[in-house]
Amino acid sequence: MRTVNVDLGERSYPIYIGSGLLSNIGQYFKEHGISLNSPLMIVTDDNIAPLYLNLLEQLLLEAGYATVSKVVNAGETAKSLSVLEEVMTTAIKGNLDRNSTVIALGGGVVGDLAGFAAATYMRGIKFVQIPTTILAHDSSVGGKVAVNHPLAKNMIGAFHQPEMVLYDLDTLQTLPPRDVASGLSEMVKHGLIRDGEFARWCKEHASELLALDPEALEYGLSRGCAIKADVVSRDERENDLRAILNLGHTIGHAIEAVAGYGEYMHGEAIAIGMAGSARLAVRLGRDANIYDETVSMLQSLRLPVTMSSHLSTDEIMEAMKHDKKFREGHMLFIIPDSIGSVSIVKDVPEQLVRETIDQLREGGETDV
Ligand SMILES: NC(=O)c1ccc[n+]([C@@H]2O[C@H](COP(=O)([O-])OP(=O)(O)OC[C@H]3O[C@@H](n4cnc5c(N)ncnc54)[C@H](O)[C@@H]3O)[C@@H](O)[C@H]2O)c1
Ligand SMILES: O=C(O)C(=O)C[C@@H](O)[C@H](O)[C@H](O)COP(=O)(O)O
Ligand SMILES: [Zn+2]
Repeated sequence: MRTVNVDLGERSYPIYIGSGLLSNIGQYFKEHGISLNSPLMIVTDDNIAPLYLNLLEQLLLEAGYATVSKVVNAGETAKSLSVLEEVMTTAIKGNLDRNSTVIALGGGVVGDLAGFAAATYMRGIKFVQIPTTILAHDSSVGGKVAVNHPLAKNMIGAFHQPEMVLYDLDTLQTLPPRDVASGLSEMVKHGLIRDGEFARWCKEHASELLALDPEALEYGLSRGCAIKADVVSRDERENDLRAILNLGHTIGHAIEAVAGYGEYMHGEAIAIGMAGSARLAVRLGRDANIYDETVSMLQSLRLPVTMSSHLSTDEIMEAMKHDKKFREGHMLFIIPDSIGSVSIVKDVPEQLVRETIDQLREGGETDV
């Protein structure tokens, strides 16, 4: 078992990463002051519920906790205001009070939704993340919680840190291959922004990672969490540095929104966005090898680097204006300087962005 700490003063918390952690959940909850006297609410989705919900409810019951559960439909569409209202209804009917805790059992969708419910229920109660996807090594850390608006991703949200992250790697063994690859996109992103050696390690160990090899996963997820925890600890509310965690997201979020949430998994859209950022880097004068190496890393992890030809450049350009990094008329892009290091660049020429998006279309130009 490995522990990574997120250092945020009185809001600091540990990320426990390892095999067999769920069976000791009662002990972890008691150590972290989760009240035995107020009901807990578990939020999960209908793929995860048949696999792990009964087990979690049973373990918590044995530890003396009363729980209510809300099972939402699997997929990005659950990150909506209407589903949030349903979650709130379960909380109210379940008599959750201000000492209650919300438990997110699932991937990034459940984590963002349940976390936002915890941030807003009675103006904020505790929550615990129990990630069950590879992607959630990113989403369960750092306290960004949100639901989507049909026009833009994560538009309605808050910063609300969990009490702890309990990452039982055994749960990952049931992930479908597409979700495995999607999660590895954010893992290699952590290397691309802060640690080139780690990005290269992801490529070299792609076959073990894709095959869910426990040792490779434990190392890759711990290193990814450590990079994220370090960035978040330095800039919790994205005043500056934290924006680097958004590599590939300006284009990627716009692709997700324009495609209608669901055609692309988050990690897939971000992979296309990272290929776009690497193209932009080269067009802005960085070494041409950045694009070639980035694409080769993404492809080794079975991730897409081009988008479907039906997506319109105009609509993507419009959707990008809702990016949270767009302020006072200026768009910020996260641009690689080399593999393992990025800059936050203001005012990338719009025409360059437009041409880059055209090139990202399937059948678009292969040269940068
Ligand atoms: N808050 C953040 O910092 C942050 C960071 C990255 C991504 N995100 C968000 O996370 C979301 C994507 O997360 P995701 O990729 O985990 O998606 P997800 O939560 O939809 O999970 C992917 C799929 O895997 C299924 N699943 C989950 N765990 C499983 C398991 N153990 N076995 C079998 N099936 C399982 C789910 O039912 C779902 O169908 C996006 O909404 C994205 O915006 C947030
Ligand atoms: O934690 C962060 O900060 C990130 O940017 C991590 C991203 O991987 C994640 O997708 C996040 O939800 C994006 O946030 P947003 O502020 O761009 O909506
Ligand atoms: Zn992301």
